[in-house]
Formats: sequence, structure tokens, C-alpha cells
Amino acid sequence: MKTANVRELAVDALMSIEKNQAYSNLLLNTTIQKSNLSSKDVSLFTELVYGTLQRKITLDYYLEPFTSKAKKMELWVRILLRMSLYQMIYLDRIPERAIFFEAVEISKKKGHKGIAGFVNGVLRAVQREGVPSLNEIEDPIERLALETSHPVWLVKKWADQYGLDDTQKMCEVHMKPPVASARVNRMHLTVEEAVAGLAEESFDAARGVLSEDAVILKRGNISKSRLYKAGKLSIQDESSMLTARAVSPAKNEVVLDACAAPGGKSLHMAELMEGTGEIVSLDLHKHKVKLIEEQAERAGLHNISPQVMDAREAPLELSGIQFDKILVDAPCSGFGVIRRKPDIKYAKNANDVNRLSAIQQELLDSVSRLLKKGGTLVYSTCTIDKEENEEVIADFLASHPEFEEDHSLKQLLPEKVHPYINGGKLQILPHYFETDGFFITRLKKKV
Ligand SMILES: C[S@@+](CC[C@H](N)C(=O)[O-])C[C@H]1O[C@@H](n2cnc3c(N)ncnc32)[C@H](O)[C@@H]1O
Repeated sequence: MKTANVRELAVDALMSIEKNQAYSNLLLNTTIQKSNLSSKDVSLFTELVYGTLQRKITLDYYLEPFTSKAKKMELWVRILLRMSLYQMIYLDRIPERAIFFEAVEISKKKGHKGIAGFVNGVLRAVQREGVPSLNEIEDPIERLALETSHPVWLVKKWADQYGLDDTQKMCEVHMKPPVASARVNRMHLTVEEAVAGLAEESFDAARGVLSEDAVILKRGNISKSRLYKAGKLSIQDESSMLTARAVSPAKNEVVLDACAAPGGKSLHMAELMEGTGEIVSLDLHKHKVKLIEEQAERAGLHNISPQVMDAREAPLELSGIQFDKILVDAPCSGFGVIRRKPDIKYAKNANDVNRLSAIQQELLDSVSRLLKKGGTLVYSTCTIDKEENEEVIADFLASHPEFEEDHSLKQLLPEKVHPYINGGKLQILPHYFETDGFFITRLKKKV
């Protein structure tokens, strides 16, 4: 496939994401699988889609003086201009004449000569005059939002919650590509054996930086490895791997995973229980429950019982006896995974956060009835928003005096995260270890 086609494919992918027809990470995977792109073209395609999406607000700001007079610009034209500008500013290795030529070719194909002339004119004017400086923006929050392409309301919220310094580091790390990592099924092999096995298959792998169960991959697609296909590896971010460790299920226990699909943490817990006991894995959606079944099958784990159910309506008799441990890995805004899904920062708004924190409360309220006395309840999210994390837990504890924070996280989790543990709560921000941002709380039902 020629590079011009890669760019055209990237414009189409960005259009679908913009129209909310698909999540960036899912769309990228399906487009790559369906096309017969070479690995070099896959890298360029990924870079163009992620890079343009990550920098959307900044690129629009840069384009504004050059496009403000255009009467009406179709969405694909704006996207093509953003993508071309992204290459001009951030990708040194692509010569400008190639960027211009291919932008013009795509314009002719998707539109007509007139649009090609407009696109060419805008790009040449940018080349001549340069983009506007961001230094003149006085308000530090507004400037940071524009520099790192985040909506102002979000940067303001994080600055209120964490201070400007951490917010700046977090916004900057969101610009970097995510690290590929996988969890080793320790029932079958050690992390060292997994690294060596991957090296034999010519993957450039190393031990993880945070989780004792992790390998990280510098190059290559882990799902193509023999170890993955044999169920000995599962794709998961390192911070997310800490959740099952925080639950710490013992052999033969009965565990509820209330929001379980696609099954990452159910599988991890099943592995820690060495295939014994039972994990009841609920999810609201039938097609997602199927993913849990497929993953359990791939890993050869038979102690997982997936069920389609709204965990807010889970009946008391669900477990027969009461559960020893319960995990609520709740639906959330996902602000901790912006590096993987940049569209999240544009798509979610303050109402979403309110709606989600109400659902999170309902989930905890409901499943807490199913836990036996002395049992463990772990609540986790892949967000950094305090309204969905600390505040949900504070509200839950205020209305559930039968629960208290369990202070054993420091015994269960690696030393590196200890500075970020506060009582029974752990908040990892994405820049601490260049992982996803993650929140984990361990609670105990009083005896
Ligand atoms: C953060 S994801 C869980 C990820 C999963 N624990 C893993 O590690 O692979 C949240 C899941 O909760 C599910 N969900 C949302 N509302 C739910 C509800 N009321 N009851 C059960 N599942 C729900 C969503 O469908 C989604 O799959």
C-alpha cells in the first residue's frame, strides 16, 4: 500500500472517531487487522491517527488564523489540515513537499480541485508565516490546556484537585505513546521465563517497572506471540495489574467480580487462585460477557463463571453463600487512560462525571450486601477524578458504617507505590510510572 493511502486511511479513521462512531484504540486495531499494511505503514498510520488526535486542540489553534476566513469547511478537510500540520510540526522525518503533495492528492480524490487549492494554500501560508505562539496566553491553565491539547474545564478541575505542578506533568505525559505491557500467567511461568520466551520469538521484552506480574514490550504486537496465544500472557496495563493483587484472593475462595468484562482482572484473580474456588464475573452486556468466556477459554481457566447481570440488581442468593471477596472495577470516565484513548479527553464532560459517580455509588451499595462479615471489598477505576474515586468512597463509608478502610495495601502492593497509598486508598497518576492512571481502595466489612 502506498503512503498516500495510509494517510487517506488515517483521515477516514479520524473521521469515524470524530463522529463518535468508534473508540480510537478499537478502531485502530480493526483497521489494521482488515488492511494489509506493512509493519512500517502500521507505524505511520498509528502515529498519524494518535498524534493528530492527541494534539487536536493545539492544531486547531494553530490553524485558526489561516482558516478563519473559509466560509464552510467540511470535517474531512479540517482533519486533513490537522494531520498535515501535525506532520509538519512534530514529525521531522517527513519532508514538507511530501506532506503537501499527499494532502493535495487526497483533497482531489475526496473533493475537487478547488479544495485541493485551498488545502495547498493554507499549508503554504503556514510554512511561510509560522504558527501563532502560545507564550502570549497569560492564564497558566488556559496555556497548559492549549499546549497539551486538553479542554480547559478538565485542566482546571485537575489543577483544583492536584495542583498545577502535577497537572502539568500529567498533561505532558498524555502526549507520549503508551507503553505496551502484558501480565504473565504465573501458574505456568515466571516473568523471567516470559521475557526469555518472547526474546526467542524476536520480541524486545523486559521485566515491568511496577507490577511483579508484568512484562513490557518495546516493539512488536504481543497478541501475535506464541505465549499470548497459549494463554500464558494477557494484555494489561501495569497499574491495572495491581487491582487483583489488592483483592488478594486465596485458594478456594468465592469471589464476585461485579463489573468484569472483558475479563482482565477476573483472569488475574483466577490465576492467583491457581484455578481453584470460584469467580462469579458479572457484566451488563451480553457481547462483553462473551469476551470474558473467550479470555477464560484462551487461558484454560475453569474457575470463572461469567453471567450477564446488572450488578446494581444482583440478588442476595447470587453466591449461595456470601462472597469472601468482591471487586467493583467500576465504569468510569477513563481519564487515567487518555494516552491509550485520546478521544476520551474531548468526549467526556462534567455531566458524565456526575452520572458515573451516581452509578458507582449504586454498584457499591448493591454488592456490599453480598459480602460476608470480615470480607474484603475492593473498588477500582482507571480514572484520576476525585469525584469518582475518593468522594465515592467517602460517601459509601458515610452511609455504610458496617465497612471500614482496610490498611493492608502496603503489604499487598509493591514498595514503589507506597508513597501514593493513603490509608486504604491508592491513587496512581499517569506520570508517576508512565502507566495508566489508576485508583484502588480496599475496604473491610466489620465482623
Ligand atoms: C472498567 S470496565 C471493567 C474492566 C474489567 N474489570 C477488566 O479488568 O477487564 C467496567 C465494566 O462494567 C460494565 N458495567 C457497567 N455498568 C454495569 C452494571 N450496572 N453492572 C455490571 N456491569 C456493568 C461495563 O460494561 C464494563 O465492561
